[in-house]
Amino acid sequence: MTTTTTQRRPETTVSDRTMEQPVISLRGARASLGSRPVLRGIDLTITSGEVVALLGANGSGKSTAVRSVIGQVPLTGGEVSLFGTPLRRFRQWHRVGYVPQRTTAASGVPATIREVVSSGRLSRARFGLFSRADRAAVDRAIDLVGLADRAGDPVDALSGGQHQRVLIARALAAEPELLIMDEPMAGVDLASQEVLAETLREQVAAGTTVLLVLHELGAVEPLIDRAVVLRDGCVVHDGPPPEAVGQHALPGHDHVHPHATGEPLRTGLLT
Ligand SMILES: Nc1ncnc2c1ncn2[C@@H]1O[C@H](COP(=O)(O)OP(=O)(O)OP(=O)(O)O)[C@@H](O)[C@H]1O
Repeated sequence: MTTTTTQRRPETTVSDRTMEQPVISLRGARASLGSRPVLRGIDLTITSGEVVALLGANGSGKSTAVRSVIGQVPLTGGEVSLFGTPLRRFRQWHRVGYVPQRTTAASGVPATIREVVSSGRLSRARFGLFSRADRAAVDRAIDLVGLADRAGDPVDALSGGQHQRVLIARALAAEPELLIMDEPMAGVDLASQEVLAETLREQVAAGTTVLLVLHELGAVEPLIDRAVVLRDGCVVHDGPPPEAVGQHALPGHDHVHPHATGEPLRTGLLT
């Protein structure tokens, strides 16, 4: 795997995309968790090839928004469409890769890295049988996240950052056109962060549409076309990413890393 300096993609592609069909469309999306309204009328359109960061303070509804996009949280109002198809009729899940927030690749069932990543390819495999191309795609995904030499290792022997790499490889195994990742860098060691950033660069270069829930832009900042900031379940900013800011850089920010211990680590995120 090579590490390259990231360049922003040519501006021309942004205007080209405006003519394209939305990959994700949320219209007046409302959702509640328990009795609590969490999404309070979200409008969001993401077109092909865009790389969008979804930012906001803890509890602003970021995870709920992406989970509503993939149908894990039902809407109580409004609409969501994927690739132009209303979610209730959408069946082409091989086009979507999803990396959930802070989970583990170990499921309690003994499994190797290759087995977990292969599960992400099932949506492409005909009748559940893997062709040579399917196996090659699985190997490519494992290689992309720098775990080729560990492919036969059990996932429960991995560090947190390596787990995250496996989950990303699982999402990439189906060669999705849309990649949705919920805080992929959270709790990940620096070496894995760099691998993940490089993996993302390669996906973006290949034209994959990306929606990333992030605490802060960090290493992936150069890849981001657009930032959408949520507050209390509403979109309060949709446009250029905020300027790179450091820890404690902005007054009034209120995002706290959930994995922080003791004194909360506050990040320089727009609030
Ligand atoms: N199962 C649940 N039942 C009730 N409320 C919930 C549930 N899950 C989350 N919530 C609440 O819904 C709100 C939005 O949560 P969500 O996880 O979408 O926010 P977030 O912006 O992703 O936050 P974070 O940055 O902390 O992950 C929060 O106030 C959270 O406490």
